[in-house]
Amino acid sequence: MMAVRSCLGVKFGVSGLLSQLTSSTRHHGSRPCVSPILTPQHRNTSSSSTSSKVKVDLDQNTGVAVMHMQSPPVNSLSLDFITELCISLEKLEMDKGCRGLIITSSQPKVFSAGLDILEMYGKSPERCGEFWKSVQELWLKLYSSNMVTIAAVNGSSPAGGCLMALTCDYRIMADNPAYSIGLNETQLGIVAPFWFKDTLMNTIGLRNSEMALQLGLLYKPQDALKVGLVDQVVPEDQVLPAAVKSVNKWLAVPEHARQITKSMMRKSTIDRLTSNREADIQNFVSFITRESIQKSLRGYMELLKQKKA
Ligand SMILES: CCCCCCCCCC/C=C\CC(=O)SCCNC(=O)CCNC(=O)[C@H](O)C(C)(C)COP(=O)(O)OP(=O)(O)OC[C@H]1O[C@@H](n2cnc3c(N)ncnc32)[C@H](O)[C@@H]1OP(=O)(O)O
Repeated sequence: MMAVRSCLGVKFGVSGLLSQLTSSTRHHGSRPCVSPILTPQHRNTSSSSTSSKVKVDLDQNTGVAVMHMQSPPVNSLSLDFITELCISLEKLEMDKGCRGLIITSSQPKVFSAGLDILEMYGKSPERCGEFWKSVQELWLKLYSSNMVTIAAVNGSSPAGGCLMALTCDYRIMADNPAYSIGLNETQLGIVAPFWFKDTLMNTIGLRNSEMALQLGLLYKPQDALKVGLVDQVVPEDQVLPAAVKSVNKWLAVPEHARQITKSMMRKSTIDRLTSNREADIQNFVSFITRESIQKSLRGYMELLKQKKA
């Protein structure tokens, strides 16, 4: 409980000639490249799709989609929200005209509050299993995406929210010391599973991950930058423009080479989960339904409410 309490208070604190030559013949997997030369019929072509919790704006000229998470109040990842995110991601992945994705939040001050605690509290083992399967699915879709993925972190991003950002190729965070990011699970009395740990380690290395995970650190943007948890920190109103600039830089690299390299870098981490999915679900269910863990989660939710009062 003390740990839980402290958690709420804690605020730890290739491009060149080759790519230019290949840019007009690039393919995204089996997708044809979107020509950088604008013809009259290509100009200002964009499409927008909105489900209740996810709004996607795709600019067909650039092949870049911006996914706005809009699940009030804090984009906590419920089963419904995760399902909508997965459906949107699948559509974009299949869309030959989409090569880059920026993920951001429409909610003020929060990128995502992580997994919805209410999905883990007082639920049947079956429901917990279904929920966890959806969390795995979202991670797999994001971490193995062929698209260039940029997290435009325009607010706090604890636990599952941080994991979402970590699955992206590049993270840009708003320079606001009121915001924090990190895998703070231990502070809630829960344990980040191996694939959360692997994703973090792949980003910030073993030593930093040991400290971040055991202490359940939440980093302020400038500290997150120092440790490599985010790649860039920019003024709040520059997060989206900076993400657009970055995505274009990444998209200038020959597509096949970039995709194969990404896949090579991430394959073993992905394989580790795909070959252990069922066991991982069972581990989660038996862990989260323990009386002691339920008690910790209840205490944490109460503290979240008290913080407001
Ligand atoms: C042996 C090994 C086996 C493996 C076992 C696996 C174990 C499980 C692993 C689980 C992995 C990941 C866990 C998570 O992601 S848990 C979620 C962690 N998230 C947090 O700690 C964030 C908590 N929230 C906050 O710190 C703040 O809300 C905020 C995000 C900084 C925003 O602050 P705010 O002041 O703007 O808003 P606030 O008033 O606090 O909240 C508004 C309402 O939203 C509710 N709420 C906040 N976060 C959550 C959440 N994650 N889930 C559900 N609900 C949330 C909050 O209670 C307020 O509600 P209300 O308006 O009072 O009703």
